[in-house]
Amino acid sequence: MSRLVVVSNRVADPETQASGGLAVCILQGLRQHGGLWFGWNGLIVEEESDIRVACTRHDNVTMATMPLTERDFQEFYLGYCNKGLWPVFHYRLDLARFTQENSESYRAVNNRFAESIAPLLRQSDLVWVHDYHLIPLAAGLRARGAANRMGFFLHIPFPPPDVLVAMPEYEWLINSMLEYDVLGFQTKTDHANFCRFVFGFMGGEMLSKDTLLVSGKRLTVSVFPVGIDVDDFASMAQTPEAEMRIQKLHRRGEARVNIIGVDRLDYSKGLPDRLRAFKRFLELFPHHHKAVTLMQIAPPTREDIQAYIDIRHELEALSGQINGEFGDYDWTPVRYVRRSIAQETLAALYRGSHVGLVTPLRDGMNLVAKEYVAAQDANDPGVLVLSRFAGAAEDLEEALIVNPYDADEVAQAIQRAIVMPRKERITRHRALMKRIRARDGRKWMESFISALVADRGPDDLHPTTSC
Ligand SMILES: O=P(O)(O)OC[C@H]1O[C@H](O[C@H]2O[C@H](CO)[C@@H](O)[C@H](O)[C@H]2O)[C@H](O)[C@@H](O)[C@@H]1O
Ligand SMILES: O=c1ccn([C@@H]2O[C@H](COP(=O)(O)OP(=O)(O)O)[C@@H](O)[C@H]2O)c(=O)[nH]1
Repeated sequence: MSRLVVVSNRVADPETQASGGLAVCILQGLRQHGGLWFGWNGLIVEEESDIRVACTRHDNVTMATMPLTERDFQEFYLGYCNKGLWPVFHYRLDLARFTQENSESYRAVNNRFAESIAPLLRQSDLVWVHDYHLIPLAAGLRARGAANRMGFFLHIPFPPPDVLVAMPEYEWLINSMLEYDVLGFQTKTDHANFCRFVFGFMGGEMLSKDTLLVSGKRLTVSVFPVGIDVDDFASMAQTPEAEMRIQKLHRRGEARVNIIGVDRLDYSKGLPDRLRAFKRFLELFPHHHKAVTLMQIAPPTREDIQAYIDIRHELEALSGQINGEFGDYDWTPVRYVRRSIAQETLAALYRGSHVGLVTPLRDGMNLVAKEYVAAQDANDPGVLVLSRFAGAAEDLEEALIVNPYDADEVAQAIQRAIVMPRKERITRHRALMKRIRARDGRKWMESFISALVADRGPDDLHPTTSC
């Protein structure tokens, strides 16, 4: 009988709200399966000697969390992970910065995670590690004698080999990935980029569709697209409270058409490009003035990093500029909300919006795109406008797929979405619902666990409640 042990840097608080797709999708999956979730509790302490692991139980999920030190936060989380790996993996070499200190911190924090998790592991535990913060964790656990089956899922894109090799230590990093038994990617593109690297730079070969042989190791490498709990989201959008929020949104009398965007304030989400496209829409289709509003929810994230400070300033200048140029005493074209909104409210806002505008420049998956579809009224659904560079676009073909760098194309897609006949909206929505149901959160978790269990079968999993 195996227990599931999930490890990620960011964990959700099971009692409160989490923004960020990783925490949202793991929490939902772990609630179904039960298990142990190990990660950072979001707190910062002065010294390493102040770090303790704390365990709490929430029904069938045990949370084991610990703080980071101020130095870890600066050098590991902000430094190596978010000034180094994040931009490289999002194809933004221009923003990537690597230093010796950050690299040492990345190794040190991964070692500390391994040191803290190793004593909690039972022999038969399945270990599932998430995301770029913890790539070398399996190596650290193996060095401490853990022989468990271990899997790694990358929530962000995997870049093409030519981009990857611009990064110092890429060989060490990829070799660390080979310590896992299963490697999971969001899309076929990410999977292909990884395979191109191991074939071209390491002489790896595929033994079968999902079995890779490289450096004498055999591992499963496959695509596991992250999904949502569709029914859960759909019902959140239809509660009496949601209905009240929708009425409120429409009753303001400012606009008849609502466009919604929901994104962490991250340069990968393409927010300035989105506003430029909206401005272009207002220029090209002046008869929509006073009738259309873009509501952009943008909770701040990684605020100490210069690239995030810059993108915020750019976004704020643009929204001010558009409102100044086009707005009037009775109309604010851009409603910009720089705070995190609870998912129950988001569900209502999605349902009350005629267009879901999801235009990242590069995104691992983008759960917001799927949530927007799930929240719609099947008899009068809104239209999803989706960047071709979001992982979600690989599947969601019935969205209006756009190039987020092309303001004219996005502007035309907004117009098409607004005037789309109801019949076409219903056909597209029905097809999209089918797709998000076929690849939902449960399927994501079960298919990854099945690959991890390999010959043991997923039924061997049993919920656990001890740390
Ligand atoms: O933990 P933070 O630094 O606050 O950032 C939040 C999370 O952002 C990223 O989320 C990704 O995962 C989603 C679910 O698979 C996916 O849809 C999205 O495209 C990704 O950007 C990051 O990968 C997580 O580690 C962060 O926790
Ligand atoms: O104010 C907000 C903004 C976002 N989210 C949630 O955060 C997740 C964002 O995931 P996505 O995959 O779209 O992007 P990420 O932030 O992980 O890159 C989604 O589940 C949103 O519902 C939220 O709860 N409140």
